[in-house]
Amino acid sequence: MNAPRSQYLIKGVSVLGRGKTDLLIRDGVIAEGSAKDAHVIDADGLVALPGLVDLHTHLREPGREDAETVETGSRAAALGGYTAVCAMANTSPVADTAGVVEQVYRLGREAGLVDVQPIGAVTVGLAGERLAELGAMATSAAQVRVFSDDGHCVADPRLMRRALEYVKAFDGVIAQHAEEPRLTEGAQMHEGEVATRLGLTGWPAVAEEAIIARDVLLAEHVGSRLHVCHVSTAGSVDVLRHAKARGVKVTAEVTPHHLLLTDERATSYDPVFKVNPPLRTAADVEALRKALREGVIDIVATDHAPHAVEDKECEWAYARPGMLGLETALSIVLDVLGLGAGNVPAEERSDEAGRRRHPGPRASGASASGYSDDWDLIAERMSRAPARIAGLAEHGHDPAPGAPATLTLVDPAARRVVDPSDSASRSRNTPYAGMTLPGRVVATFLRGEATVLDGKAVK
Ligand SMILES: NC(=O)N[C@@H](CC(=O)O)C(=O)O
Ligand SMILES: [Zn+2]
Ligand SMILES: [Zn+2]
Repeated sequence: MNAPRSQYLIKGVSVLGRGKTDLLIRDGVIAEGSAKDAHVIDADGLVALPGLVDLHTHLREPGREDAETVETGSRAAALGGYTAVCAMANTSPVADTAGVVEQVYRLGREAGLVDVQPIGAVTVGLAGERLAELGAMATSAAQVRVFSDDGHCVADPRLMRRALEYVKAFDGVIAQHAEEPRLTEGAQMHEGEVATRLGLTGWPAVAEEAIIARDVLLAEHVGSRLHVCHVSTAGSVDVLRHAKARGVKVTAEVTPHHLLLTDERATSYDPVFKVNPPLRTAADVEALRKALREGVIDIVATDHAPHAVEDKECEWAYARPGMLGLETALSIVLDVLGLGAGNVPAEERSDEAGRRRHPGPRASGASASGYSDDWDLIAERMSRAPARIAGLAEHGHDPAPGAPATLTLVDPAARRVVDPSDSASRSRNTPYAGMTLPGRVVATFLRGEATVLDGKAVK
């Protein structure tokens, strides 16, 4: 016999920002009515969203458990409102066999805070030379559907074509880290005015755009699904818009940091702002925001990239690229979609005084995206669409009677100052330290079990 599961009555919650309702959580699903012995959660002022799904997370286990583990990363995810994360394959050993993906999958189940869906490597050891055992990973207990050499680009066009063809058999998708390596040798930051001023080697936008252009043509040629990781330039958006208009099966993600920060941050020489692809220009940020609204970019993915202190608190040139994202993603997206954000560059509002009054996302009115309001847009870009791309059938369902009780409750009126030492991650490399961000995750539920209550992880 299973132990009786907890029941929760979420009172007066606004589902996707619409109206007020009570949600009863019982037996892992959302039910109607009420129950006498349920834990009551006063959700006045809170918004319910489907549990967030991150298609791009680095959990660092196995190999760099000093930077993050499946458990600590899962906790950071739950605190950020996530109920599922896809764990990138650039671990040590690389997740290029059924054995490693099953290990990560099992560690995720043991932690029990979010569903950890392993991503398999495309090539053996991420070396870009021969295909990994994609079929064995797909049929393993982890049932891998997303494959990526993230951290590295699958630069060889013939290998990329083979990989795209191979995963068609099980409706898999290749998630590409689009970076032409010959164009980014020694690169330290975005190639542009700021890099010239600082005397740092540039990472040109075309190194990303050229690979995306090639890959959408390959995907079209073989009729396969392509996903583009961390899109960072206006030119990439143009290529994607064109490809989608042609009917190419391509999806794309943008990170919270590429929606908010620019290459000006590098003038601090603080390696916390070093990331791949690099922070770009204000014009790129604008194009990415527009593309996210319009659906040319399908999802927000964190690219949560924890790094140990010794890999970040050093000279810029020696620091590893990457930044934390799980615990701040929703706040950044709220900030970016917030009213007024279009007038005042969000990154200039880095303190309470400079920050304009924040009314939160629009609750009604037409928008360029075709979604009825901004909460619906957030649900689509941060939960439903990533769940569809990753094939996570239990995720991405709007909170309503009959749906799985896999959801998150957000207080959009809350403000918080980001303190890196507060993070549940093992690492501290958040680029938002000291910034005041809107929104706070109050509770997260995974199949009816609370993983976060009162803003604190339950285990
Ligand atoms: N984004 C990064 O700058 N770093 C990622 C790798 C990657 O996403 O390319 C990492 O694994 O640290
Ligand atoms: Zn990458
Ligand atoms: Zn990554």
